[in-house]
Amino acid sequence: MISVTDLKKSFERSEVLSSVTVNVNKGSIYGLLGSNGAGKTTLLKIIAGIYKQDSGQVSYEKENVFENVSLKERIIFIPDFPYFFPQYTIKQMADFYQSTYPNWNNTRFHTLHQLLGLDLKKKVQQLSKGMQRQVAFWLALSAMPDYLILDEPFDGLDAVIRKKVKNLIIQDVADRQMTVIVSSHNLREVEDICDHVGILHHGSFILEKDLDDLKSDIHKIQIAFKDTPPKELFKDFTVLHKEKRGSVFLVIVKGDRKKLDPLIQNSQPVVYDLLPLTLEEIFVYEMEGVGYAIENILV
Ligand SMILES: Nc1ncnc2c1ncn2[C@@H]1O[C@H](COP(=O)(O)OP(=O)(O)OP(=O)(O)O)[C@@H](O)[C@H]1O
Repeated sequence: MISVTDLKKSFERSEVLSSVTVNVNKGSIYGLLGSNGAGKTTLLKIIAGIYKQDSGQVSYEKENVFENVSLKERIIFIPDFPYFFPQYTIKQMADFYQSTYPNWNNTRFHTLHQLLGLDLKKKVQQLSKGMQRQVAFWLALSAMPDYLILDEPFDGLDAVIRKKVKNLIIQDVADRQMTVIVSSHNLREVEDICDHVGILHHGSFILEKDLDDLKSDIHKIQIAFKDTPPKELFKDFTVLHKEKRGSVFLVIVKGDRKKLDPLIQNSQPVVYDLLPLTLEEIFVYEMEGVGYAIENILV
């Protein structure tokens, strides 16, 4: 487990992270969401042991990460702009990774070579942005890390490669309990692979939940009545959003579906639909519910 406790970080006296606490379970894929400038990259760099926090703790199974070389051999961080040594070919970069990461797996490296089809003799910095990102994943996944930390990882990858990379990550999580933290502005991407999500805003979490819990706890209802709608039908539920479209009401409520269904049936609606919500909708309504202007938070 990666445990972050009461983490604080300021740059030039401006506080970027204020009391961040979060746990990421072993073998889990955690989606870190948030506004521009919320502090996601800073948090990821502290978790990866690149920046040092001003106060608070980051521990991997109770080991501190900062300046911990043996632990860092099991962690790979892919930044939003992956870095490669100038003039190095893919092969030279691979040799460097092999000498740095003791779990390096040559068979995996060659299998991924077949899959991606990039020329080992090419200088990495002369490749396109998307190809450089492919190389970053190729090297990272061949290093067989126990912890993979990704900052906006899928930007610039085409749909086919993106799917391949996601499958490889999911496979490593399933096969050898790799732990992944991924920051992204793309909720659909996060919804595909993450089992837990958190939204960071102005340096602290405003929401942190298991994705399944989040989905089973929130309902989108379309409902219409022959006569006047019953008063206070949803009084035992948290109503996050309510609007009227002609004679049909659209209501987003939080609460237990088993209690919700009979309640609505008893009110004898002429129209009643319970619709699934996407992660994007859930966040929009959750944020609306706590008074945040979601359009400014999720980009
Ligand atoms: N090295 C640094 N020196 C000074 N300020 C910094 C540094 N790194 C980040 N910041 C500031 O910290 C704040 C958070 O930046 P950070 O990159 O962590 O946000 P982010 O959530 O990743 O944003 P985005 O979604 O735009 O990438 C910003 O105000 C940024 O200007």
